[in-house]
Amino acid sequence: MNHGRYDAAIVDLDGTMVDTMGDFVVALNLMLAEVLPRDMAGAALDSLTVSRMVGKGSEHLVKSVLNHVFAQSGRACAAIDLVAHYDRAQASYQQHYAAINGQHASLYPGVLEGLRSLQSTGLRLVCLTNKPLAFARSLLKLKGLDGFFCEVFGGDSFERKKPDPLPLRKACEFLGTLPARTLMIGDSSNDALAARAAGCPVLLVTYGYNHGEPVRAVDADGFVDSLAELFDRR
Ligand SMILES: O=C(O)COP(=O)(O)O
Ligand SMILES: [Mg+2]
Repeated sequence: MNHGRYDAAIVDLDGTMVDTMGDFVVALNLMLAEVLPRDMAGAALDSLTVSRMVGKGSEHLVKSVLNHVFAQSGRACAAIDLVAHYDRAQASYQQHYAAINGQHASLYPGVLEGLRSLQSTGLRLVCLTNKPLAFARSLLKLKGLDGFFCEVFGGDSFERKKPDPLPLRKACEFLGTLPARTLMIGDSSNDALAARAAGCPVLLVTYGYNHGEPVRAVDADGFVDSLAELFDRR
């Protein structure tokens, strides 16, 4: 990677810096145990199923989960059930996630080296995630990453989330950088679509959650197996 081409980098959180799949699975299963009707007790999700649903923020995640479990149960009135359960499910999920945030999550190998190398070349760093801002801030702090970022933006920071380009445009505005000189680093088509539409170059990691699809099929400017490779690719 030629750092001279960039003035700043915008870095995604879930699936790029932190493997949060354990947190998602634990919080979602606690939510299901609390809100599902008694005749559906015991319905639980595994990480493969959840990995296909993560990436578009918590509203989308909870809706997808309810859809999935009601469809699996074979109930005829799944759509009505979804509406009836959504508000309570979302509130329960938020409460359980807040209580366990970071406990079942770990940094991917190479993240610290990668962030240090970006920082040492003078790039300013912003974290931009679809995760709710409060969860993102406490997770970054817990994992010792908060010091790398001059600002953090979450899924509730702007009117629209990635893959809409608005959050990236707002991040560039905050940084005072041109999109063409602001590198997006992410793990999914959400990040790449948002970056393309905003005019930012985009690199994707190959180990994250791309809605269960092969990440190398996504239109991006490059792929890395570890953020530590950013330094090797100067
Ligand atoms: O919480 C999500 O939906 C995904 O968050 P991300 O944007 O950090 O990948
Ligand atoms: Mg991600």
